[in-house]
Amino acid sequence: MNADAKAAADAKALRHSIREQRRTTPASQRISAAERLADQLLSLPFMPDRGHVAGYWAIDGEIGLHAWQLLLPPSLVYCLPVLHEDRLRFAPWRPGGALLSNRYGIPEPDITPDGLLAAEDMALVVAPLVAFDARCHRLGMGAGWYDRSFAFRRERAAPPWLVGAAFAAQQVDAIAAQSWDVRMDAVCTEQRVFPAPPDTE
Ligand SMILES: Nc1nc2c(c(=O)[nH]1)N(C=O)[C@@H](CNc1ccc(C(=O)N[C@@H](CCC(=O)O)C(=O)O)cc1)CN2
Ligand SMILES: Nc1ncnc2c1ncn2[C@@H]1O[C@H](COP(=O)(O)OP(=O)(O)OP(=O)(O)O)[C@@H](O)[C@H]1O
Repeated sequence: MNADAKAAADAKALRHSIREQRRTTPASQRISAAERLADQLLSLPFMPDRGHVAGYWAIDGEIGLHAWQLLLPPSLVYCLPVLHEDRLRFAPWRPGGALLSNRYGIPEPDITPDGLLAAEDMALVVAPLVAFDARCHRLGMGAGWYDRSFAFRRERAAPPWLVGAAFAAQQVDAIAAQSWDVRMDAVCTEQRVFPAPPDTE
């Protein structure tokens, strides 16, 4: 097996075991973790005070963002990702707003394509992840949606600020960065914030 094939096989095995573990987190723990995560997210030094912020609709045992959404000031518009061609776009969503199920069975706002916002229009994006390391590398579900949609952040400074959200138990020692990986500016768990180290590291 060559090095790339080995890295892909390792990532697949890691995704499988962490997703399984994540799904077994008891409800009581999930509820308090989501509340503590909200406080960590609101404490970020670069938390914007106006504009659009993106979250996600938690699936597959992901840590919830509902507590954070409820605590956002009215000057921030909460958005959800919408799959559009090969990229993510975003649409404002409030509880009660119309939803449709996408190809993965994830609810997304029911909105016509011309109403969708581009990744570049977001002030801050909270990205779901399967595993992360202390240097803010992110391993996602493996379809590359966030990497493709935010590839422009490899050459350009924030905004949008990119923040991974996870249970502390999803931390691993190191994730071998792929050439296309987009590093997060921070990762927040229910326990703490991991700020990204300077670019040179
Ligand atoms: N809550 C949430 N929303 C999200 C993501 C995410 O990771 N979490 N995504 C992050 O990129 C995008 C969707 N990406 C996804 C990629 C794969 C699978 C998935 O469950 N795949 C199945 C098998 C494939 C299939 O059903 O077609 C699997 O792995 O079991 C789900 C979402 C956009 N929205
Ligand atoms: N900037 C890009 N341009 C083209 N293809 C890309 C880009 N970024 C990622 N990809 C493709 O997406 C595939 C999946 O990438 P990766 O395994 O890093 O996904 P992920 O970050 O785990 O998933 P997700 O972002 O969906 O949660 C890669 O094999 C690669 O082919």
